[in-house]
Amino acid sequence: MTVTRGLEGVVATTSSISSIIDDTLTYVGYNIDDLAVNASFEEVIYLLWHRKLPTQSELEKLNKLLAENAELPKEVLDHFKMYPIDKVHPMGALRSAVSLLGLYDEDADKMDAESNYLKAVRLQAKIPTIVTAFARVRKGLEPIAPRTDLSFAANFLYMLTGNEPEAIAVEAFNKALVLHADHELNASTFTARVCVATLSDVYSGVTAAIGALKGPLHGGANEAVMKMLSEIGSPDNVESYIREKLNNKEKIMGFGHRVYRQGDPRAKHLKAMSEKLTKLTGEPEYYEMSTKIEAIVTGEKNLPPNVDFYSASVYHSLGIDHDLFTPIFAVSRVSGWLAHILEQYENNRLIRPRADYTGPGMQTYVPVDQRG
Ligand SMILES: CC(=O)SCCNC(=O)CCNC(=O)[C@H](O)C(C)(C)COP(=O)(O)OP(=O)(O)OC[C@H]1O[C@@H](n2cnc3c(N)ncnc32)[C@H](O)[C@@H]1OP(=O)(O)O
Ligand SMILES: O=C([O-])CC(=O)C(=O)O
Repeated sequence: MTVTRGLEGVVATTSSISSIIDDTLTYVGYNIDDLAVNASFEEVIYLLWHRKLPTQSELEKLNKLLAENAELPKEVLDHFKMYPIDKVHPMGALRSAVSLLGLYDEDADKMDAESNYLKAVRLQAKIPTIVTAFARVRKGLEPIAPRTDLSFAANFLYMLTGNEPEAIAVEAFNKALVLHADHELNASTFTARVCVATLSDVYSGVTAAIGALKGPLHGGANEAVMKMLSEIGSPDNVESYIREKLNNKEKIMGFGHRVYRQGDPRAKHLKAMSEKLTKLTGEPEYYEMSTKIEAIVTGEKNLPPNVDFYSASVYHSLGIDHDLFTPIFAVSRVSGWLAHILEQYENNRLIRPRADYTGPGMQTYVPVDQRG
């Protein structure tokens, strides 16, 4: 057996949702650079789920469905008050809440295409409400009900703070959502597909995917980048901090990628936003630290920043709690997970690779009282 560690380079499925070819990322054939500048996140959701951009009326219909489905069952909100809320990571809370949500959806185990589409709408609509409600409840604040007259990006920021966000914050947040929406067969999307390929339900697939996104080698890296920036504290400390980490063969969070070789095309958009927002908030040092880190890591290791690197200082500038960065990734990426889950159901086959066994040879069972 030939083992491909980490399945590097293994092509495990066909997909018509997104592609990474020669370091260019497209959603259904649209270059991410084009979408980042021009598209609303709602249009991207439609694009990923329908493989075409919506007409005005199709978009309005989706917006209405999302708005109508954004409220949470009372049981899910009450649940937040039941666990040790100050000790729980919001990704753990999100994972549990999504699983719980499935218990209150009568269609959870229906497998026809229409029921699965409607479950996708419900999850896409409710996940921002879960993340923002949890963020407030843990501070002793009341959750804020979603509004039907705001865009997806604006509504998220509104539910988080209770204030209507400024246009620049909405623009930045929308762009971040667009940039994070899908990414071919990344670890969390693969997890979702493996899960539903057993013909398990949509809630199980998304719960599994949240678990995979949480890790610092994947979505959890954005929070880890912020932790690093906070530890460094000032541009003057970057050089010694990063060189020490590299000398100790530690990884620098937010750098490297399994697929991209020349660089992650999403990073430049986040970098530009980081520069603009950190200036506006009067904390340009976060951008300065970031660019200094980039210069050293790129120079020493030839590793360019990935999507998680500059998103950290962007979210920080938007005033978002650092441990909400990865849940925000999920708010966007759930659109891609759902597109892949629906695609998997359309042409399903169980995903079941092999392992090259490296344990002991054949052994004979010895009863417990005779074992030395
Ligand atoms: C949305 C996302 O998921 S984007 C990725 C987010 N994750 C991170 O930013 C975490 C930091 N980066 C990493 O850990 C890796 O680059 C990954 C997980 C993204 C990709 O991993 P892989 O393709 O498996 O590469 P692997 O971890 O084997 O690294 C290959 C070599 O580059 C080095 N390397 C890779 N990333 C980094 C890094 N961030 N800092 C320092 N060295 C690194 C490794 O130490 C290894 O060196 P070696 O061959 O001398 O042992
Ligand atoms: O594709 C990957 O391996 C990780 C990534 O960048 C993403 O999920 O956005």
